Formats: sequence, structure tokens, C-alpha cells
Amino acid sequence: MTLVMGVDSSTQSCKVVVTDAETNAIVREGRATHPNGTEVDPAAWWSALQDAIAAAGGTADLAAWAIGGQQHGMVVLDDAGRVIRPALLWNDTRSAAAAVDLIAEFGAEALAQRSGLVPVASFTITKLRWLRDSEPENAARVAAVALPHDWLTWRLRGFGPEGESPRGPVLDELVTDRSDASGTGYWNPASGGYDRELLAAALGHDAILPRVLGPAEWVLDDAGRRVGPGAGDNAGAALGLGAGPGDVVVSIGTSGTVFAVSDQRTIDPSGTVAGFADCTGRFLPLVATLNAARVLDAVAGLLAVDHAELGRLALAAEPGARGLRLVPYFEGERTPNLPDATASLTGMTLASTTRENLARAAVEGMLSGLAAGLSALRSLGVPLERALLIGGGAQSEAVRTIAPQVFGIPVEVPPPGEYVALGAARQAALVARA
Ligand SMILES: Nc1ncnc2c1ncn2[C@@H]1O[C@H](COP(=O)(O)OP(=O)(O)O)[C@@H](O)[C@H]1O
Ligand SMILES: O=C(CO)[C@@H](O)[C@H](O)COP(=O)(O)O
Repeated sequence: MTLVMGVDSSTQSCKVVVTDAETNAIVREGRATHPNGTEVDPAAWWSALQDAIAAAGGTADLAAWAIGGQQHGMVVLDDAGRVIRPALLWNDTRSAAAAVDLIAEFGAEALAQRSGLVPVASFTITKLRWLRDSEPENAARVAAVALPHDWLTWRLRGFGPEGESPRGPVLDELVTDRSDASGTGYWNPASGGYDRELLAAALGHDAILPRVLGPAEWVLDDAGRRVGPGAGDNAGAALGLGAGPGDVVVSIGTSGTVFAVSDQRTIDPSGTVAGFADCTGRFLPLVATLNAARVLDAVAGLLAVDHAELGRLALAAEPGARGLRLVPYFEGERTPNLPDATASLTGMTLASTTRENLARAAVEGMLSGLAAGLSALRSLGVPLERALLIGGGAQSEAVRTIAPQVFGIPVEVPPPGEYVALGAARQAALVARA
């Protein structure tokens, strides 16, 4: 049996699957948690990756591997391959003003054309501009910029600072794929190349960027194993699910994402729909919210119940929660672009203010943000026939039951699984067979 490994280094944890390259069946699994916070030392991801790989039985018998991961996080390296400062994650909103500045300088329409994106605080380009403005000494030291999956792939292939890695700090060996490159804000989905003018405008100077591997291209690790290009987590999930035309994937993890695989690139100068690429050579129009599974975590904590009981309470309430409405902008929001917003609870009467209605309002409020994402995709002509519900939040029975009512289209829930890691394992299987 040929064994391959796929990884999902996500916001909250690192998940590893080892699969049979012929059948994609899972043979072994492992996981490890990541620290909380929107600023994380990449060393914590490296340590979690090694723990998760060890829990999944190690790499000795693998033919190939690939890593998928949370998108957009800014990993900046100096010329000795050292991480200059903790990574700013996709859900860190401190670069909101930098996004406004970049739009003022280049124009939303031009940026949507050139990069597929209108900057918001989530995207790497705004984090680099924040670094230039807020930490100019750190910005001046940047020799290379990578994303979480790029950096972990580099480290696991044996590269890294002198004394910490067998192959040393060879920055030109950084690689990425088009799906993750498309979330930077300085990669052009039309040409498939980097837009170095935008990079320099953000960071203040040019820098080494990871080479973008094609969907079936590979590099080698220090043991001579083939390493697939990897992916941003949403593109990895689309591949792992085998999503096709008419499918819209709704992922309820730390982020809420709504996306579809498309043959055509989308350009949305309003910035609602990000014009990402997928990891097969197609495109991945996507809408993301900052407030998803953690809305349910927060309200379950407030009610001092576990997720099963929160779901039971929500399903015991009437649709609409008798007017109780939770607008769940606990972390600010990305879509709509309200980085400084806070959550609010409205419609409180003596009749509506019950534990059941609060649980229901949390589920409905979180799903409403995703339903707006479905509408935005539809308005760009993306066909939506059925939603595939994945991510930790899809394990909630209340979410599964209420989602079709809020979305207005059929909802299917694939068997629980780590679809991002499975997508990365499919990439590894492809390069193992090539
Ligand atoms: N049964 C459940 N009901 C609701 N939320 C859940 C349930 N199980 C897990 N979660 C939540 O799902 C989230 C983790 O989902 P995951 O997709 O792994 O996130 P990420 O990819 O962002 O790390 C956590 O916030 C967790 O509390
Ligand atoms: O910012 C985005 C997509 O644009 C997020 O989807 C991140 O990629 C993080 O994903 P999770 O860890 O929440 O799955």
C-alpha cells in the first residue's frame, strides 16, 4: 500500500491524516492544538505539526505529503530564515486602516482587477502595510514573506534557520500554490504571477516570495519524498469534498466561509466576494465571516452548557426566537467590512428572553451572516444548487436543522471528516503517482 499524508494547519488546531494513495481511505490520524489569539508565533504551529505527525504514526513509511492551512497569515523571515515577529492571522483586525489606505492609493476597482481582492484587514497585503507603518525596523529586515502553509512546508522539507534545520535558510526554496497565493492581495489570478508593485507598495520594498507550484508539481523533502503544493484551507476542503458545479461549500470553523469552485474568475469591486483561485487550476469565489463556530462557543459558555445542550435549547425555541436577534460581531466583522463592530442582542422582552431563544438567536444570527454570503455569490452568477456543510460547527444538530431554513436551499452534511487534510492528502497522492 502506498501511504501519503495530508495536513490541515488551521486556526485552532493541526490535523493530520495518513491515507492509502489508491483509495483515499484514512489509515491513521493525529491532531494537536494551537494557541488562542490573533497573533501567533509560527514555532507553535511547527511544534503542533510535529506532535500531530507523531500521533499519526510518523513519516517513515510515507511516499509523499502536502500541507493545507489557514489562509492569509503574515509570516515574515529575515535573511537568516528566522521569523522576525509573531504571525498576524487572518482574523487580526489591526490592519483595517492599512486596507483603507491601499484602497485610497490604488482604487477598489483596480485592486479587484489586479489581485482579485479589495483589501480588508484579513489579507496579507494589509498586514505588510501595517508592519511598514507600525514596525518599520521589522519591515526593513524582511527578506521573505510566506503564508502558514508555505512556511510549514519549508520547515518540514528540512529548511530553516542554521542550527535548527538540516538544510539551512534557503529562502528560494519557499513554495506555495495558487489557492493560497490568491489570498495575499499581491498575486494576479489572471496572469498567475505576483504583482510586485503592490507588494512593494505595502511592505516598502521587494522581498522573496514563495514559488507558486502548479496543481500537479512537486518538490522534495530532505528524505527524498515528494511534496505536493499544498493549499489554502478552503481550496483544500473543496478538493477533499470533490465539490462540483452547483455545489456551494459552507464551512463553520473559526471562520465562516461560503465558496464554490468555478471555471471563471469573479471580480467584485464591492469586496464582498473574494476572487480566489482553487488548487486545481480553477477559481474559488469566496465570502468569509469572522464570527462562526466561536459564536456558539461563546453563547454555550454564557449559558454554562455544552454544545449538545445548546443545540437542544435552540431546537426547543420557535424559528425567529420570538424576536430575539443576535448580531454576532464578537470579533468585529469582515463581511460586511466592520472591523471595529461588536455583537448586539436586540428584541429582548420578558417573553423572548429565555435560554432557548438565546440559543436559537445565536444559531440563526451566525447562519444569517453565511446566508448573506450565499446571496453575494448568487448575485455574481455562481450557480448554487445545494450547500455542503462542513467544519466543527456542522457537528451541531441545531445548525444542521436550522441551516436549510435560513439558507433557502437544500443542505447536505457530508460524513464528519477533516476535509482540508483529506484534500492535501489527495494532492500528495497525485504527486506520488505521477
Ligand atoms: N458539536 C459542536 N457544535 C458546535 N460547535 C462545535 C461542535 N464541535 C466543535 N465545535 C466548534 O468547532 C470549532 C472548531 O472547528 P474547526 O472546523 O476545526 O475550526 P478551525 O478549522 O477554524 O480550527 C471550535 O470552535 C469548536 O468549539
Ligand atoms: O480567512 C479565511 C478565508 O479567506 C479563513 O477561512 C482562514 O483560512 C481560516 O480558516 P479556519 O481555520 O477557520 O478554517
